[in-house]
Amino acid sequence: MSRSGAVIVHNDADVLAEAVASRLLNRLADAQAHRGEASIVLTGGRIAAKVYQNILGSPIRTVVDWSKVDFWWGDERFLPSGDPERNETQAREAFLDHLPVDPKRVHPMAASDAVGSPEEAAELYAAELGSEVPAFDLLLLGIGEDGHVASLFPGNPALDVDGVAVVGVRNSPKPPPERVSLTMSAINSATAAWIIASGEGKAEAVDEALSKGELPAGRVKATGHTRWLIDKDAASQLKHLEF
Ligand SMILES: O=C1O[C@H](COP(=O)(O)O)[C@@H](O)[C@H](O)[C@H]1O
Repeated sequence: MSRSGAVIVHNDADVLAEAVASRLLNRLADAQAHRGEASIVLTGGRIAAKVYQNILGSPIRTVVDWSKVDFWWGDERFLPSGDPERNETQAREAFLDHLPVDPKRVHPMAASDAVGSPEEAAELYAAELGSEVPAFDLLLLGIGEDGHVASLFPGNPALDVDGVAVVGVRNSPKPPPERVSLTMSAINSATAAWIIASGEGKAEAVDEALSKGELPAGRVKATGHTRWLIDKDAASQLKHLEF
């Protein structure tokens, strides 16, 4: 079996979210110790929301200087600003709005009431990232039941777009159909990528991504390390892994 990175299995979703939150805090603190600042790419989804709540509730959240963290998003649902289905809204409500972040360092993807199309939002985001995609200290990804990461879905043309950092996505099989996403090469420019998964519904995709590497999630390969942080249910179909 070939693996795209280390797999760490936690008992359940609650333990997973708490563990990811504390790893994440330490990762950002370490980056700040080296460079004075840190950057993170956020994701959306149910387990990510739990992680964000755990960050806010963590007694060690003060190890990070929140005013010196750049927050980016790996993907966004192309919906109006403030829509509860936007990944930005989820992260703001769960933790960003409650921490002393620097608003200039929070970089949401443009909403559908601000620009005319996902492609336009993608272009604007690429410009904000700059001519070279930053080597993000940490990039978080959820995984869909179909193996998608960010908004790169199996079989969708956006998955194979190269040469740009951000892509407008149409015909997403998961609503809403219009989205904006980092491309796979931009994702893989991160220093560390952590794929987080919880629940039996993700088990098949986790196994397939780790064993064949063909699904979008299996193509994630950060420059430093790629880690799978999952719970027992999500790990339940891993055939060749002993815990
Ligand atoms: O649509 C999306 O789904 C995935 C996974 O979400 P989940 O609720 O099934 O965990 C998420 O990672 C992605 O950012 C989001 O836009």
